[in-house]
Amino acid sequence: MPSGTTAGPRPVRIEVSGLTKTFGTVRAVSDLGFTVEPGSVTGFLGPNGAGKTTTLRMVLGLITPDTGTATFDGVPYGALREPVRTVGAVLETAFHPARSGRDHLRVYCRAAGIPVARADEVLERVGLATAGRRRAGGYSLGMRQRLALATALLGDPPVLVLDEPANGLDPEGILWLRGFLRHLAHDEGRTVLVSSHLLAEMEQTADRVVIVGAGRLVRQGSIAELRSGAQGAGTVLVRSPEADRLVAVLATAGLAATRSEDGLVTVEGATPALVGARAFAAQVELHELRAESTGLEDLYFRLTAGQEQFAAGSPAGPAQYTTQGAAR
Ligand SMILES: Nc1ncnc2c1ncn2[C@@H]1O[C@H](COP(=O)(O)OP(=O)(O)OP(=O)(O)O)[C@@H](O)[C@H]1O
Repeated sequence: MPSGTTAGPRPVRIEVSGLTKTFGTVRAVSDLGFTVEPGSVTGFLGPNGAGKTTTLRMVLGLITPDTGTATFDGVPYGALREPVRTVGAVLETAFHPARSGRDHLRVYCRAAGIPVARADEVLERVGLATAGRRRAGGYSLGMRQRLALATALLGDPPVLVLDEPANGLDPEGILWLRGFLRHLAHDEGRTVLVSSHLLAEMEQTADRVVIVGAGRLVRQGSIAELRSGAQGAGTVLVRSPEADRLVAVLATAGLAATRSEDGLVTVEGATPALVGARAFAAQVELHELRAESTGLEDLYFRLTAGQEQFAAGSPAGPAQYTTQGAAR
């Protein structure tokens, strides 16, 4: 858009440090710190009530934190020279029902000093070129989400902050959103921070995730890093030209292993390190050794459930999924 450059928006990094916010007796966000890099989609993940919306509102200068900072290349939202051209946000989708999507966008353009022709460009980008002329009051939830996204894109901002944008989208819409967010980050170099309570969705969309539970940082890193951290004892898959001997060797070590038709050996209740060590000790040749990567969802629930317990003021007990609404 109008900045006069053709190389896409300048890269902007988000840095959150020591954010804390308490509402009455509820500590919604607690000493939270993380970074969001340009050119990638960062998933902000946590169960309901984990503090995601509160954090995003602080990042966007809509709530004042008790302590801590959130900055865009070192500048807090409130001090940005051109906020609309720096950060686009989708927090909640409220539209004037009698106004068309296109008119809604044009009103925004006028308020923000953006040429009104931009409204049609962003409608096109989010797949609302035709529907944009109809009353927003008749839009489905998915269409409202698209219109909200179009609003966020009006200023062609290098940063997008989106709170649960997949809510209300049908499977086709979710697929579209996934591709669109990845395109905005990977091909256009934007910084995309997107919240969700669904790990499965983020696994498919995000390059990195920041996981929060009860307002605290639980984990941050790439999906691959998270997955490797999830690999405690579980199912291990091994290939060996001596599959039968491997099964026997593992059996003597007390490990339940089975061999399939195609020579793949499945070992339960083990880690790759343990299986590798046993095979090495018995001089069994291995061609492949890996953990079956199904533990991520479990890990997510374990991590966030533990944090919920912490928030409720009780000592860490058995993993149990509770909502923070129960915290007093
Ligand atoms: N204005 C407020 N007044 C009082 N409590 C609040 C307020 N805003 C949020 N909270 C509380 O802070 C905690 C975090 O809420 P928040 O909405 O940030 O979580 P969330 O992760 O976005 O959850 P969800 O996915 O359900 O939107 C919750 O316990 C919530 O009840």
